[in-house]
Amino acid sequence: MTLALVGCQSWEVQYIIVNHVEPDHSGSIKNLLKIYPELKVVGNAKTIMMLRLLGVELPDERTMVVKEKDVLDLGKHKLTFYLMPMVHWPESMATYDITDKILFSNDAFGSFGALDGAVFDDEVNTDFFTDEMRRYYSNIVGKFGAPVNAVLKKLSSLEISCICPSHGLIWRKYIKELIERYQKWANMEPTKEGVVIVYGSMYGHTAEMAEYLGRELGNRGIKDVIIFDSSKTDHSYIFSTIWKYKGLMLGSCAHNNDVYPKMEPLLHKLQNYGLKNRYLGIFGNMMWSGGGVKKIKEFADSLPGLEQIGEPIEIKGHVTPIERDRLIELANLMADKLIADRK
Ligand SMILES: Cc1cc2nc3c(=O)[nH]c(=O)nc-3n(C[C@H](O)[C@H](O)[C@H](O)COP(=O)(O)O)c2cc1C
Repeated sequence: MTLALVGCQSWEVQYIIVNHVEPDHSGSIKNLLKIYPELKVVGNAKTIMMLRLLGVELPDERTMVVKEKDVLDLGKHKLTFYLMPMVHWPESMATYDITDKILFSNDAFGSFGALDGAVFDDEVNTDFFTDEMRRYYSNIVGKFGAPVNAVLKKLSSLEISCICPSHGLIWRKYIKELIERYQKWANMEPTKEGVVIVYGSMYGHTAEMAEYLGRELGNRGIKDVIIFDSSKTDHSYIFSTIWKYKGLMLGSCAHNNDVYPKMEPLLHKLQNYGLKNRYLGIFGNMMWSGGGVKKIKEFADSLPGLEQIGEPIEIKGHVTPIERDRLIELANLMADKLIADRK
């Protein structure tokens, strides 16, 4: 629609390249096809099929189906295409401008977060966008590490002057760092020493346990300790923070022989994404038969890429001095592991 607003004449718009059909990328195509009668939709076979599933009326004569490395010669600019299945839909692809060496990377390297006037990475403090890119990656693309690795390998031989993702900043200065970071995320490797503690608590006893763990980690010199109440923080932020750090401690009170309801979707998502390369400590609280710690332990046992630290600690009610010492011991085991990794 922007094209029409800036006064592009109908004959001036001949192609729209659809790297991805998700409605936030393709929602205007129906209208653009009406406004620009010469317009052809460029995409791979799956793109065209999926656009039709989304209700776009697309006769064959208004499509141009491309395959991997086909070249669309526009005169000065020559564009080529790289398929990137499951990053993060089956039809996803990237477009590369051979002339100016610009990679239109689609959702890869995309981030959440409003630009607030920013356009290029060298014009802003990129910390916010790095965090938002990790939140985007971990929550949306994170399950598909193997396809991301395949795409990174495929694109590694390209000379790239600029990466233009579909969401977020345009990257032209920190391209190397960006690709290195993505590589780590794709392998589910943490990027920083630290421990994320997430708990679910009704009366505050499990929360109290989390505080003891956090305090002792701090005593041992672990500078990044982030404690989340699973009822209070949007899970996308918890997920993204787990992606960043090597240490994870999960705690829950017992709730009807099960884990606390707000912890359950988080465990389910971590399991579905196959979390790995993390140290994991488990703790929780109960009053009679338990259930929360048991469920977290089952979750942990289902993920071979998690290294469980010590034995799960499940206590009844408030933290006595003896229980406090057990928590301190668990925190120390976690700190020992992290400190040993510094070498
Ligand atoms: C709705 C509800 C269900 C509960 N279910 C169990 C249970 O199945 N097994 C158990 O041992 N305790 C159960 N409890 C007790 C709590 O798990 C126990 O009081 C625990 O200390 C709460 O920890 P918190 O202070 O972190 O919330 C339940 C409590 C509530 C309110």
